[in-house]
Amino acid sequence: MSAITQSLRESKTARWSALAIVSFTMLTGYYINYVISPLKPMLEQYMGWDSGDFGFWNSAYGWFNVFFLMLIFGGIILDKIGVRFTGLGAAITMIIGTGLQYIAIEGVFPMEGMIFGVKKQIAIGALGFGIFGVGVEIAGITVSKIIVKWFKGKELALAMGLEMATARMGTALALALPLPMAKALGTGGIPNISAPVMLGLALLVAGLIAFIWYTFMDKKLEASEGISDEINEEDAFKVSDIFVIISNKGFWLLALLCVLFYSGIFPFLYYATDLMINKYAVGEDFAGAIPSLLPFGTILLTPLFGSIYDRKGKGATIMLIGSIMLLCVHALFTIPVLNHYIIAVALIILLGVTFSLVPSAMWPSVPKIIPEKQLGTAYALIFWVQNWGLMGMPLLIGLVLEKYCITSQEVVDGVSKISYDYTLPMAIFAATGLLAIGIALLLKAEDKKKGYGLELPNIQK
Ligand SMILES: NCCCC[C@H](N)C(=O)NCC(=O)O
Repeated sequence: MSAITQSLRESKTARWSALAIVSFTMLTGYYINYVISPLKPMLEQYMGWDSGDFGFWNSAYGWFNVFFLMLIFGGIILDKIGVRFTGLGAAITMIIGTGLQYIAIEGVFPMEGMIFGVKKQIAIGALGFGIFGVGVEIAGITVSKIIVKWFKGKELALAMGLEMATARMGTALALALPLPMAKALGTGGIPNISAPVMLGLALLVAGLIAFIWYTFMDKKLEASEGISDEINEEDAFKVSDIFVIISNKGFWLLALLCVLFYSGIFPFLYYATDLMINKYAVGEDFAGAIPSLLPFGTILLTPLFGSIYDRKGKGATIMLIGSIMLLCVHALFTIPVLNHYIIAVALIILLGVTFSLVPSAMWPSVPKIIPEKQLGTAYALIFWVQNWGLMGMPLLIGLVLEKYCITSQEVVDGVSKISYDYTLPMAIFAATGLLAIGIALLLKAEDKKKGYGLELPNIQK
């Protein structure tokens, strides 16, 4: 009898399989997120881009999330309709957005001319990246909610850490692969810049198929818990819940820490390959491999720190240590004389540790502050705040590079080569670390005052 009433969550095989499937969908999204980053020098040389164009394209990631509140609508839909519908919608949105990016980079239509004062290719591609940004962010909150659904009271932080680790394999692949791939598939010395994007499109379709598979598991889970529809009336999310969430100080401290911390990492990754070439004189072919060490480091460490949080607690302290390390690493990247590539490798590895510490504690801490029925919206609101940084920072760095950091510009055989001094951009990234420390300290104090339990283990004995 008990076997019939037991939730599918209790089956280790079922819950870890569910995790593996949705994590793969996230991997495919994280690949597309960074696919053009290592291509920056090529886009400048062969497509006439400048750093402003590159910054504009990357900042488009947050346009619709931030200004049209797409993420917040996504969170409400998630809490009202459920993970299956929202996840499928998100996966399809990623494919549509990436299709547009491919059209822009491949030049499927003539790309000469301007749209609203922006080069046509940049405008179309940025529109695509903006649509993709809606999809991948909503996929992110959906997957977070799915993990809470399966792992609450169990290995929650470990599961979230493993999901992020898997997703970051996509980031690592995106940093390491596109440049050599574009070169290898090029003809007559001209690289095939759109090929890595095409690979991403294929991966996204595989990610959609994986999510369709997950929806069947989700139905089985609910059937095992006696839930016939995804959301029951009693637990249904109400729009007024948004006010409950935003009047919670702990929520705001987590959201601010999130935007500051992630503004120092994700936008940095867009420029990291270029930094390696310009500051550390690393050859183009090898330059993407160094930043790709960062996500690789997190693949082991995020689950490890997550598991420590599950068993021993200390979530607020872990976030504080990560913020301090963010400041130290970016400050060392800023110092001009520290320009040997070994230093760059060491700093990227340290940044990988930082990038494991904060996320491993941040995301499993949200359910300690916000009840489960409001979780989709709470994650969405945090991601919304974060998206201001993910949108603003690449734009700011691109403009700063363009305006203040060009050290030389030459045209050889019709191919233009621009060199940059990265001191000022790296100082800006360091500032995010400094501000993050302040917020992490406030969060620790608030946790003590309100007793959220951020310093307590997640596993309930
Ligand atoms: N490069 C993907 C950006 C996804 C951002 C997302 N809002 C997020 O923060 N996810 C958690 C993480 O640590 O990746």
